[in-house]
Amino acid sequence: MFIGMMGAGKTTLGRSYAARHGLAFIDSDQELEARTGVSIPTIFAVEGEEGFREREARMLAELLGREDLVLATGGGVVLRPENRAQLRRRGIVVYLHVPPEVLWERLRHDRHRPLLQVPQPRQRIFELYAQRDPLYREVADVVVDGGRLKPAAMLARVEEAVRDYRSGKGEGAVVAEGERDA
Ligand SMILES: Nc1ncnc2c1ncn2[C@@H]1O[C@H](COP(=O)(O)OP(=O)(O)O)[C@@H](O)[C@H]1O
Ligand SMILES: O=C(O)C1=C[C@@H](OP(=O)(O)O)[C@@H](O)[C@H](O)C1
Ligand SMILES: [Mg+2]
Repeated sequence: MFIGMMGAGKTTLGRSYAARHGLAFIDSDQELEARTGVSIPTIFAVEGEEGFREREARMLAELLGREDLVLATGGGVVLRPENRAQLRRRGIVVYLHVPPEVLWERLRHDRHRPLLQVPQPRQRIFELYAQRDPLYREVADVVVDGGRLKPAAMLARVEEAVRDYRSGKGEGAVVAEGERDA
């Protein structure tokens, strides 16, 4: 599964990776919106971030039990220790690492991410990155640096990491959930 900051490309690349490898794809946020019938911003507004995190954690536990699945997590999934423990136990975790400046370029016009609807969203991205980068790295089996790579190039870099990981080369790679034992 894919972890990383908002804007790193987890949803975009996760969907492409699953399609290219004939695997099921689930985006954590989209799944939560489908199950609740409301948007992520509405969950934040009604239940607060705590309520959202509770729902996110419960659903993660269920989704991680599924095989042959590529899961795009939400950017804050690593905040809860129990989520980190689950991620470490299940499947191969790829951290899509993108510098905060690049994240800002991608998200500057975003209105769907509640945590960025603040007076200083650029500063918020830098703060969240500083807080979370160590947590992503603690959980990840593979770190893929995206820089300003376009999606296709970043996907190629992820797939190369998968090949290296499966052949035991390199410092790590990503393997989609179901491919882990391939
Ligand atoms: N490699 C990339 N280069 C440029 N824009 C990207 C790239 N990957 C994703 N994006 C764009 O950045 C935004 C966030 O992508 P998304 O896949 O939703 O990230 P995440 O799920 O990690 O928050 C979207 O507008 C998407 O089109
Ligand atoms: O970073 C975060 O705390 C969040 C990231 C979002 O998902 P994306 O990473 O797909 O934007 C979504 O889960 C929610 O807005 C909270
Ligand atoms: Mg996403």
